[in-house]
Amino acid sequence: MSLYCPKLLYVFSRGITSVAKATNRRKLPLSLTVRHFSIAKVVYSKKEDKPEILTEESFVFTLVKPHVFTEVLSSFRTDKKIQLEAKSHGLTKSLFKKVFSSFTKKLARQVSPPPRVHGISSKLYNLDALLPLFIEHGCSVYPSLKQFSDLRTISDISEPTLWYENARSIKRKIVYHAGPTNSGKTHAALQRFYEAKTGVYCSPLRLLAREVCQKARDHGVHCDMITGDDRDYHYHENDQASKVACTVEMTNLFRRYEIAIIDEIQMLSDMERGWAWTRAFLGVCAPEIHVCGEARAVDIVRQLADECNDSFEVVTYKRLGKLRVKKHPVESFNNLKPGDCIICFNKSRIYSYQKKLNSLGINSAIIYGSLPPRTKLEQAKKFNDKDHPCNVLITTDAIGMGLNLNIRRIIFSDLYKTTLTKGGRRELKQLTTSHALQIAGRAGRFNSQYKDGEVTSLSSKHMPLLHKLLRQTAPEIKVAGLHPTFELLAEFANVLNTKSLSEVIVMFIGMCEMNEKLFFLCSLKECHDIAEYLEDANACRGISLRDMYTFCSSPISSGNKEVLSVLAAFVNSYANNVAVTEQDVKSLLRWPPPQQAKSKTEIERLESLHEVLRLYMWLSYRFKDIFRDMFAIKTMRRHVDRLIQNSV
Ligand SMILES: Nc1ncnc2c1ncn2[C@@H]1O[C@H](COP(=O)(O)OP(=O)(O)OP(=O)(O)O)[C@@H](O)[C@H]1O
Ligand SMILES: [Mg+2]
Repeated sequence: MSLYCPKLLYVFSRGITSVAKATNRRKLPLSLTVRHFSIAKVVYSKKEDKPEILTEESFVFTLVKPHVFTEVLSSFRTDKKIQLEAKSHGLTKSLFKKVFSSFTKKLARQVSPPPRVHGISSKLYNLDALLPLFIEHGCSVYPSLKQFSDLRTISDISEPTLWYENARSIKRKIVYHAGPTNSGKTHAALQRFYEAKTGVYCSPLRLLAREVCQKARDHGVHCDMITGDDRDYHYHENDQASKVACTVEMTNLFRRYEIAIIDEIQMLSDMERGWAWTRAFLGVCAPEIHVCGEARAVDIVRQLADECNDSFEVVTYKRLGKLRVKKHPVESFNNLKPGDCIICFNKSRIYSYQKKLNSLGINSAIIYGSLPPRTKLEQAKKFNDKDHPCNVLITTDAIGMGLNLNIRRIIFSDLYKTTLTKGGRRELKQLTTSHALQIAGRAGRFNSQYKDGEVTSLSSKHMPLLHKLLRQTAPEIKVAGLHPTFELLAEFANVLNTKSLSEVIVMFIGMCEMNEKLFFLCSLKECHDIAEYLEDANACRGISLRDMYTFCSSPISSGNKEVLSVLAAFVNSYANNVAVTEQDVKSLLRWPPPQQAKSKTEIERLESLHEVLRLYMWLSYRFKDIFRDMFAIKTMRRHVDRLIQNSV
């Protein structure tokens, strides 16, 4: 016996009782209990092994006993045709995933508990017929899908070369300096920087920007240094020098230079920061551009140069001095020697190692990412100083790019590091060959105390993997990271008719189309999470999307709730047009801090203070009227910096 009831078409949204009503039966047939009803039209057969299928209507969802809810949906999810069709309605891969998840939850609520999967082929079911319901559900969750075609046009970022008119208006020559670490690539490119009348050096690290600025000044070149939260002008802010060393994110695309250097160009494949290298490369306005980096990025950069109509040449380099991978591990701290550098990826471990070395009478310097730049410099300086008793360095990979330190031997204490996945999650991952080579390359720098370098591990258990990593060739880089420009996001928000930056970001990620042979979208997770936090805290009411975007791009970690709450207070003041003064900051931070930090927790507290003061400085360069006590805050920052230096 079969039963066909058109009224059940949307029964899933109305609940089970309506099934009974619609079938005009008070009691449902014996073999089907209420929970067996799923969505839509119901067809069932008394014979369990022979389901009757009704296909004359466009939407058919077949239920047999026990029915196949999960299986059908799983086929729906993986069906290529369905995915393509959904995409043409704006449900791109990531949106499809999100909508699918809420769609199944909604269905599951109707069929609770979820039925068991029964081995009935999903081919029996008309998946196409489920699609309209799915899309309708998608539109109810993301109403903006209704404006899909407009949004699709805006979120098409397949030709980012066209974003930079200034750069496209000139003929550019690209020189790629390709080679392993310590082969003199940056040195060679810098010679042109010193000679040229005007120039920009784009650095992967603040410390390296400072190192290059200092080197230029030592050559008698007038050079400014610009990072997100720090400026060091040769003359004055309003009278900028002809040369500038900046962090790559700060590259000025509106100024014309005779020469530009973009260092560590292979970083354009970085999940989080890659966009900054791509932007600088596509957008810098200079007829002569030198890029320095690993050989594995030559092809992608050549392709980008072709896209920009730039000429392209490669100069290859060989390592200056030897780098020996040792057979034996160090095993014990008693075997440490001057010039040793221990690599760990964990702050706590850095401190515990330092304590152990202290107890052995070994004076060590430490460097890790969240230490203030001046402290890092100070630590590097004492380690580099031949006459200073400190001759061992304990560090994270914060020293891993381009820096020149007096290291004789790199000792890996670990080969695993927490990294960001493509999905925006943090995972403990094995170092890549390229990463391990970059770090190892810090040993035996040309022109340093140790011409040849050595690499080994602390414990024997890491030796086989270390050898394997350093023997391998790092894979070719195929794609470069991109971020949408703010203008694109603003247009997108306009069509969406929303002021919520987090919503704009989610929708943009979901919809954006790009040339996937050349590009990928960098993670916008930090920006999204900060936006969501500020929106939830209701801190950003009344401020423009552009300002919101600036606040959410500030250099803080969305994981640090303490700093986030300070940012929310800052944004709130900005929204109310109330200046944030030195006094305000002092009371927020319960100033002054204790004179010396005695434990790692106390040092971390000082680091948090430093991060807030750094945030203020960063904002003061962007919203001068509200964050107006730049000089007083700079003094406070220096004070905290000194306290940290005295404590580590
Ligand atoms: N021709 C040279 N004359 C004098 N010093 C040099 C020369 N080439 C390189 N050096 C010095 O050797 C050190 C390493 O060079 P450089 O930093 O240019 O290497 P790199 O290839 O850029 O390394 P990395 O990949 O680690 O950035 C630097 O201190 C640099 O000043
Ligand atoms: Mg270099």
